[in-house]
Amino acid sequence: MAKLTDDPLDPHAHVGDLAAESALRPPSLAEFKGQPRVAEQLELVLTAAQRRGRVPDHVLLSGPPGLGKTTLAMIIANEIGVPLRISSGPAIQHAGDLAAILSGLSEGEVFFLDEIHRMSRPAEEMLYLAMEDFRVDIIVGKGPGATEIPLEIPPFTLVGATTRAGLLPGPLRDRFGFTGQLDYYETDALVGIVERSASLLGIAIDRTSATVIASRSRGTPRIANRLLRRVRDYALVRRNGRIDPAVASEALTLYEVDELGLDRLDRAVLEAVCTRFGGGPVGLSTLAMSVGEETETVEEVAEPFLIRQGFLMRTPRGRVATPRAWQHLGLSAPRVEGTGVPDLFSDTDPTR
Ligand SMILES: Nc1ncnc2c1ncn2[C@@H]1O[C@H](COP(=O)(O)OP(=O)(O)OP(=O)(O)O)[C@@H](O)[C@H]1O
Repeated sequence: MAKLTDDPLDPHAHVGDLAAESALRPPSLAEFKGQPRVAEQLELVLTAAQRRGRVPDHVLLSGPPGLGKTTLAMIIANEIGVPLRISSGPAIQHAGDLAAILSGLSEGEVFFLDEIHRMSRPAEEMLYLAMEDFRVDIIVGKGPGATEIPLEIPPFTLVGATTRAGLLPGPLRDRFGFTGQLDYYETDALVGIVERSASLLGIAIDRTSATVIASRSRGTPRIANRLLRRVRDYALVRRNGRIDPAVASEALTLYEVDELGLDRLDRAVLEAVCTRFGGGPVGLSTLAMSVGEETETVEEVAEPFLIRQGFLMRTPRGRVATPRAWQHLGLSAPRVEGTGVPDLFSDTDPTR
């Protein structure tokens, strides 16, 4: 389940966004643009299962928030024409919670388990058996008199989603027949998504304005859709309702999204590394504390984008700002005496 936050630039779902999000979700693989490799692989898995008359293999979807994992789970259920049951790792703290869900599934149902890496260990062990043998062992009683009663469950397809595939234990990862790794979207694909969403929401937008929004959306459809709505609001309140590239750009500047798509958190992280820790290396927890954010938010939301854009590096000694980061912030990087090379590895944070 997507996290709810109040930050308009957070790629997690925003309070009030959920209804808008579901209206914009593409309903089929053919309409799910921007991840052609995963869409094609998934289509093969689903078609083959249908031809064999079997439930499709369990599917693991991984990638940063807002790239379409929940959407794909819904699409899988739609494509094979079965109901979808949704839950999330943090909601399943006891094996009994999972047993209750699994035993209530109907034959062939898709069970979407978001944030699967945050499930409790006993529930995880129950899931192994359920995935492999479509069976759970219910423990009745306590102590030496406790007995395990095996309970058959109908064949189902588990779709697990995680932002951190690396945190999943090997035995769990191995039980998925297919793993789809979602990656940040190219700007062209996001332009298409912005145009599609605009048309669904009845917003008139030209290609150049859609490109302004898409290129500042950090490669993330959820952010593209949200920025489109903010641009629409700005045009309505400050202009005559018409969106053009200048209006789109003014609106995004107002919402503190810069030309490269960096938002307030991204810039706060880079500024902290450069100005408070001399460019790094600085440990993740120190960095998160210095920008007043959870370690998880910095690691899962800001960092992947900053690393991908070449602003930040992860080194064994901590996070280090690249020359591009200094340049983007309009600062000059410190130089190693006599070499003219930025001193990227001075050890400023011995507490890491
Ligand atoms: N390929 C796509 N085409 C069009 N819209 C998309 C696409 N992928 C995602 N979206 C839109 O982006 C929004 C977020 O997608 P979704 O909720 O599926 O992301 P997620 O990866 O599950 O996020 P989280 O990890 O936070 O749960 C939805 O509104 C959805 O409509």
